[in-house]
Amino acid sequence: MEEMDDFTVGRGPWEDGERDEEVPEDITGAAGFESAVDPSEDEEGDEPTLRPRTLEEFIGQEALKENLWVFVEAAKRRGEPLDHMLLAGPPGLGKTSLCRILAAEMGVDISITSGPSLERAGDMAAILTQLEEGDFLFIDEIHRLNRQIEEVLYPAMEDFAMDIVLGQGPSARTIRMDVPRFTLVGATTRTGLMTKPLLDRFGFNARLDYYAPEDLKKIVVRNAGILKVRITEAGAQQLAMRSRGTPRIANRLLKRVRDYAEVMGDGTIDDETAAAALLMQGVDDLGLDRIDRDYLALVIEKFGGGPVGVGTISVALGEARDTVEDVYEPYLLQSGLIQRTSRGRVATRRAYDHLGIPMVD
Ligand SMILES: Nc1ncnc2c1ncn2[C@@H]1O[C@H](COP(=O)(O)OP(=O)(O)OP(=O)(O)O)[C@@H](O)[C@H]1O
Repeated sequence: MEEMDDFTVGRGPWEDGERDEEVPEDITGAAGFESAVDPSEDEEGDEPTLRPRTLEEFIGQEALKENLWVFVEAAKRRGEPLDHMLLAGPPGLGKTSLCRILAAEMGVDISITSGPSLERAGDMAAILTQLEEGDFLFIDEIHRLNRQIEEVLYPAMEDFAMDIVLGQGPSARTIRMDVPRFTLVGATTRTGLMTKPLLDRFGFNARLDYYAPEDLKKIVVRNAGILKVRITEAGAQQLAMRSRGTPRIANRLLKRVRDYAEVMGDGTIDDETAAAALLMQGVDDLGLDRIDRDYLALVIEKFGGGPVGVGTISVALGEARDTVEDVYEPYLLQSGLIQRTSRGRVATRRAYDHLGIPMVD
């Protein structure tokens, strides 16, 4: 048999475990919340998860959920795998959770990998050949796939086939191999960095937006129930307002505020404990943290309010440019604190007001 030099077989850079799991401490007796915490799957020890398991538990994003429900129902009725799907939006809004929910709805397994961890065509081939009919392949940060991997994906997505080059040099030849009919679920924070041929191969494009405070409040209340923390309406409202429209941040703040309430109070999260704990965490009333404020102060104080290039800002902040663009800027933009112009970033009047710096016109 000829050697498949170009191939690494095995699990290599992919994983099918849980990433970045949210782990509550104690759910015993959390009446009414048991359905959310099926401990059979992604438990760590005895600790279950805050991750929603069904579309009903997935709060907010109503229009998208409705579309997804139709999309899934139609595929189920036809007895076909789900079409390839792209989930776009800032980090922590629920892309991974949605993917898991849809895989569960379809009754299929899911393999998780990420764009930067796939280096060679063989990495992709190894993953594709291990999928079962209908399985989901979740590729996080799909905009960071290299060209070689993309080339393998095109026929796999379109024709459920893979072109394999056997041997090298003049004796090399290509054979076409079938791959199971699978569903590719791509997640990206930057659709703009994806190539058109890849984008065109997705049958369903979903955009997740920052959550409205009412939805975040529901998420906080639900998760406080799972964590068995007492929380008042006003306490939940404070957390919701300061979580930058992001459920993952809401979860993290909830846990920190819980710590504070347990140590400094009677364990109940109310308006006051939430405000005091968040202040201690450096989270202000707009949900900005220290780095957000450093960003704004930098643009205003060092660069006269801008325009200034994102590369310069990243260096000055000591943060990776990708992180600045993917994590910090989307919320600053959405909050109307900065504007993106062709010449760079500009701080708005709201940013000056927020930092209490007079704006000289
Ligand atoms: N709609 C939602 N309802 C309830 N909880 C949610 C929702 N979306 C996200 N969460 C919570 O936020 C956490 C983070 O979500 P998830 O990991 O799915 O985000 P993500 O968009 O995939 O982020 P990343 O792209 O950074 O991996 C989940 O574990 C869950 O607890």
